[in-house]
Amino acid sequence: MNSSTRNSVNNGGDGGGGGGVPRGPVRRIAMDGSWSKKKSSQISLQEFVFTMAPLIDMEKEAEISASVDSGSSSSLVASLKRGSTMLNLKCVDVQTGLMGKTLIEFQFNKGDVLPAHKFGTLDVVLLKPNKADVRSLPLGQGVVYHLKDSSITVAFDDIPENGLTSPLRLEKVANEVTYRKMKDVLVQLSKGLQKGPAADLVHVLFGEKAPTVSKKDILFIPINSALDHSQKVAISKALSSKNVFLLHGPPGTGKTTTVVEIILQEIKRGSKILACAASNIAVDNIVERLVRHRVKLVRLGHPARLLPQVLESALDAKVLTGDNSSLANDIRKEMKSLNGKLLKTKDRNTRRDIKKELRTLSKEERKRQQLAIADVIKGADVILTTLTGASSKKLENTSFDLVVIDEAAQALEVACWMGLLKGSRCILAGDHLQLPPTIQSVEAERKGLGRTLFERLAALYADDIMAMLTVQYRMHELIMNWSSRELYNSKIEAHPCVAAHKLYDLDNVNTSSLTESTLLIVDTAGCDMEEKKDEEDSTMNEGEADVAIAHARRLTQSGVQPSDIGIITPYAAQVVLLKMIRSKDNRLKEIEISTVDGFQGREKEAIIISMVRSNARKEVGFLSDQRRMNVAVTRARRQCCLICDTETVSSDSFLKRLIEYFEEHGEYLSASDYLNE
Ligand SMILES: Nc1ncnc2c1ncn2[C@@H]1O[C@H](COP(=O)(O)OP(=O)(O)OP(=O)(O)O)[C@@H](O)[C@H]1O
Repeated sequence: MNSSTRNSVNNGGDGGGGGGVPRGPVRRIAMDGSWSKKKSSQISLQEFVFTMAPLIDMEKEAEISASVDSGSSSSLVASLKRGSTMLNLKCVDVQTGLMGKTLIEFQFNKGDVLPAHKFGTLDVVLLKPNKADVRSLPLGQGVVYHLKDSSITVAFDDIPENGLTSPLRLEKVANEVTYRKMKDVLVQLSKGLQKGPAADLVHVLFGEKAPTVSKKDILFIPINSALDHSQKVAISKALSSKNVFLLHGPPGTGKTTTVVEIILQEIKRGSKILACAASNIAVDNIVERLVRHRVKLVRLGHPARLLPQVLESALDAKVLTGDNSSLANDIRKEMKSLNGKLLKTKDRNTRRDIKKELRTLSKEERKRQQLAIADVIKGADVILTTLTGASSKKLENTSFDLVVIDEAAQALEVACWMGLLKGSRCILAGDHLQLPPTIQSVEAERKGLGRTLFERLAALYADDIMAMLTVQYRMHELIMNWSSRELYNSKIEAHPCVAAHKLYDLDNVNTSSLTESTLLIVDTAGCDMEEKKDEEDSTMNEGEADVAIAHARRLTQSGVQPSDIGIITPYAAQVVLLKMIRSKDNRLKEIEISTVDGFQGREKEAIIISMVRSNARKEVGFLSDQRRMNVAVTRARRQCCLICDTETVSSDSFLKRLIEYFEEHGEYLSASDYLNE
């Protein structure tokens, strides 16, 4: 967990304007005041470039020093603390899988659960002997393929030949390519963009020109017949926008459903679309939903990083079926036979002729390959890729009528520009009242690197260019109401299909006071359940962890499926502790345990939140970030159980209101009710 994401959110009152975000929406309270709302949202292009360039360097440095690349043994210790290195691993399985890659599974030598870490699927990692010098060459480099509580599986291009039998360590590699690409985008922006598809858009996004919309209302025939009123209004506004539109999607309101409909409607109008998101998963999610509509699309990205269900849409797969590709294939066959001849021939003249022909063929093969790629890109209505992928050479000469960025409130603004420079119009979808991108460098964070374009434009233009989705399809209305009141000016309503749903409505779940409760607060005050620090300085609370597992066990005893339960907590050390306690009971192994940040975008029927902080000083740390608690509570569909020391957390006024809300609308229990279970 990264303490640098400790931001405050100030929810101003709504000055009216239906369907939009609260007026004066999110203000970062910067220590030096350098990012007041006005200044940061009205930043000029030049200011933006000059501010961001050093911040990107700072962030890159922070990431490099978080990995062990810097080469000193103290950096190894620091890296362990930050969870970027995992020591004491053993190889438990080797398999060939995914397009010839070798999948190696590792487990922890010293326990059933992996130690606290910040590895995620798709991270690039180095494999080294446990005690190897920090500068030593790795046994192999791979990509994290699969993560479980008890093991991590890495995809390697080649099997490391030796050393797999001794204790091993994995190190996360800093992703320098992304930083280089972000710097390149800043250079492009700093040159001024008189030409290029985004020449006009840039002025609008930096507040130099007002955004425009089509004069006539755009009517459309929905392809998805289930769209609700707020979704239809948002789609109509998006279609009317001539340069920029913000789709504000609070939790569970069908943001991706709406994005997909916008893309389908734009295809009908003949637009060529670039659809991006910061993460591969978010991009694949859109691909999956568009494929059902037989859209002409192509997914750019390394096949090892794509979900299996979207591999058929991958550029590599599509290129293989084109005419130019089969020509390239024929050429390769011819080259192979010429190479055979070359080996057998001694005559100098013949050899010279063959080599000349091989050179010509090789040039032709490359050209055909490039043409094959260009054919696929030209023939597609929608190209989907991550923001980093949007700056790929393959798209160098392609421009788009529309650039769509999903999860835009979780992407760095600089990263968004990699996609934005390719189109004349853009639609950004997201929710700036949930967690922003994680920034490693505290200083870069403080100076505004994490301020997203979505947030900046929401402050700059507010309701003029945005629409908020207002019907949610996830939560019981009691769970939703707290978040709606605190952050969305009470504008969200629960769809009747979820408004009153209870745990006991699920198959095989008993009806009892436990499964009837929607909101529950379990108070640890006075129960001797103080927080502690682990070796890496992350906070944890053993008493709370026991209570959380005991509550989860009671739910499963009432018939709730373990896979329908999630336990989330702001602190990484608490995640490890919870997993260790859970590993003692095999029946609970399907329960998901995660940090709040890691669970953004997900949901479970029952969510248990362990807030951890319990101290005489009444310190609450980054619990006070409204966005983190907003994400935590809104992951729950039918029951949300809050475990906390009410005396400590009530010292923060926002959290005090949360506690009061749970006490007023839910069940109150003391943690002592769970002791000795
Ligand atoms: N108009 C609708 N009618 C019925 N169900 C809907 C409608 N719109 C969305 N949903 C359902 O709501 C759920 C969430 O939708 P979707 O994944 O599009 O939301 P999201 O806003 O992207 O999610 P998140 O909150 O995770 O960002 C899905 O199960 C989807 O089928």
